[in-house]
Amino acid sequence: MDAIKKTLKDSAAIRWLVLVIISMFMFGTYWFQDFMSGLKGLMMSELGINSSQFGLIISSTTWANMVGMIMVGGIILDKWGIRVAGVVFGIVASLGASITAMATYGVFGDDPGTMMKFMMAGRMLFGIGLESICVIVTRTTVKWFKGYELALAMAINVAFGRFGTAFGTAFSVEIGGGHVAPAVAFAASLIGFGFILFLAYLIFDIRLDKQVNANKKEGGEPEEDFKFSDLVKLATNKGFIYITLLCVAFYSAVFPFIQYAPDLLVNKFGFTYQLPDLSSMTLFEKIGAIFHNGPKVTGLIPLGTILFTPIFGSIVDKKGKAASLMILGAFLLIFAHVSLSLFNSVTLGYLGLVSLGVAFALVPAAMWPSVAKIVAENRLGTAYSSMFTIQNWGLGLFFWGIGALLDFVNRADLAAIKAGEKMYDYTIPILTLVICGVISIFLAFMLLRADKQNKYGLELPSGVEAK
Ligand SMILES: C[C@H](NC(=O)[C@@H](N)CCCCN)C(=O)O
Repeated sequence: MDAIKKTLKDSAAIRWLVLVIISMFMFGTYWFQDFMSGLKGLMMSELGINSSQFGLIISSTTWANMVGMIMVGGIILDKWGIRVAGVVFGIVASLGASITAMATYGVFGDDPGTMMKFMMAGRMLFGIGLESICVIVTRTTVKWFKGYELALAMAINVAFGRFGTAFGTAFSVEIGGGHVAPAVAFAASLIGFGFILFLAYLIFDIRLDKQVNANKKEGGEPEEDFKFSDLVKLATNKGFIYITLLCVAFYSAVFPFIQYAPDLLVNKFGFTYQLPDLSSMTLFEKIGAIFHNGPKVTGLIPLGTILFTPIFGSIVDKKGKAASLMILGAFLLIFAHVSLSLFNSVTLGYLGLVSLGVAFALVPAAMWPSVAKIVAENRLGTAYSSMFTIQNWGLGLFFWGIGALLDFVNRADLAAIKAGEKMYDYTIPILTLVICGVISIFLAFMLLRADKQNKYGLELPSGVEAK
């Protein structure tokens, strides 16, 4: 048998260059998914929408995914590979983002109803692209890093997405110059930029495939593909069911919260949407103004996870305890939402946000590698696609539900709120998220029990098999 020749992925420099190129796609798509949170106040005053309609706009990214578009993405990825799937979903995401941007400029009509309809249609299309791109980029990361620094590469890949969320949330008001449409157009152009970089990546992908195929002919290991029919096996796997439900409960209390957090901070704690003029302020005053700005403070949550997710990831790798850490993350989530809803202390509010940030780093760091211990490798693609699909059911409900509940519980004061005479009371909508935290703890304990029964090895370090 001939010796296996070195391929492009055996070069660390090329591997990491590829990671940066494909992660820019995550940066752009996460930005577009989350940037509207910093614009809620502006969207309400400029587009004349209420909280429930804002909720519908942000929730629309999940609608097509709720009925299985991520699974379709998974099938296309399996059947036609990274290149075809990446191009198809890159076009879908770019088209969706462009329609949303055009709608905000009034291209399809400038009455609020028409704008909203086209914004939702655009975001629905974008949402199909977003989730499938997340699966495609993750799969591409596995292709290049399997056998190398896979966990670190995955953490860095998600970190690019979190940067997108953080910067999009924190700076969209300034980027738009105090208007919605330019901020949406900028966010849409980031997706186009990420897509162009992904097209450039395809040169590396084609070369790697040629080299791998040549090695296969010379006796290298054949790759195992996962099949859609394996879905039935997943549906009967107790551990997979618990971790999927935990994923829905946990993320429903985090991603939707982040979309409303700037508005919560403005309405509950008197934070600002727009930074005052900082030029004549002392350094302390500047810091004070930034820490009193809703979008900037919210942006710190995903920013903090960029540092902490890889740290927690390496703790999980070295010490294990993934299920226990998910339980801890769920407790922190409850603390966060209780302190942000029931109390009126700004200090406790900051503590709540820090606690949420730690949970947001801890649970994903423990959850995503755990899936790989529960599910066989050739079913991982199907597993992640199914988890994202079910996750979207929860996200769709809560993205919209928080806004709708906000309007409902404040229904007597809506006119005064619109006139700027009163503020929204966020107590009940945020308390609802505590229920997600309680369900998360229950599911994390069930997962721990299933781990003991089925010996998945969730509490063991990476690479150690349960006996
Ligand atoms: C890795 C994980 N990704 C998801 O949950 C995806 N469904 C993408 C969601 C994008 C939301 N901004 C994560 O981001 O933790």
